[in-house]
Amino acid sequence: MDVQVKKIEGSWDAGYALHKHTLSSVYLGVDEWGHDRFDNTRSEPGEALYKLKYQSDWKQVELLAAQVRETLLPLFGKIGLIVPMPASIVRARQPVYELAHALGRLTDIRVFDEMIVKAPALPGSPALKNLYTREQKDAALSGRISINECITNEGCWNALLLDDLFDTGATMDAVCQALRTYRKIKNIYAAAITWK
Ligand SMILES: O=P(O)(O)OC[C@H]1O[C@H](OP(=O)(O)OP(=O)(O)O)[C@H](O)[C@@H]1O
Repeated sequence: MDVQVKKIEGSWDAGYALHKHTLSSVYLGVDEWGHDRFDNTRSEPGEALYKLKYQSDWKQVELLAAQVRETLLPLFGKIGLIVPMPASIVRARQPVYELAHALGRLTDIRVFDEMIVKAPALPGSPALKNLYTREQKDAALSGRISINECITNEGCWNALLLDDLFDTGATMDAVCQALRTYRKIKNIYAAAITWK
């Protein structure tokens, strides 16, 4: 898979994404249902993620997890546990959780998919996907992320936060800041498949 790694900025100790999601987007006009149409050219990780997230192509999970292991993991210190970012949209299978578990299997690192608790948005408030600025997203996430202190053995570990698409960084930053309060977490690293 062709990758073009970029550092992602935030309150973590180190963070990287594999590639830009969409390389070009040409407006084609309005279709017969009144929807805007675009001709999008995606990077290879972007296309794989698109197929996974919007076409339920679950074969992409293993490919993307293997790429994260090969390309991004060597950029971090030793990882003790993997923490997938919570989704906003309810789905029977969550792509980011599946990616985290595939990466966990490849690396023999434990995945904690119940460590981050994201409280539902207040009724009537806009969905995160309909917000665009960092300020709007920070406000929408404020007070909603909490930590389920579910590590049962003693010790202190480096955590890898894993997300699919990195946009403003609000989601991973809110999670990172909440995780900093957990005494069993040492360094925090951030990995995303693509950046917007
Ligand atoms: O960097 P940010 O600006 O925080 O945006 C990135 C987040 O937005 C998307 O999730 P979203 O909450 O929209 O829902 P989904 O994962 O269920 O699609 C995406 O999957 C990331 O988690």
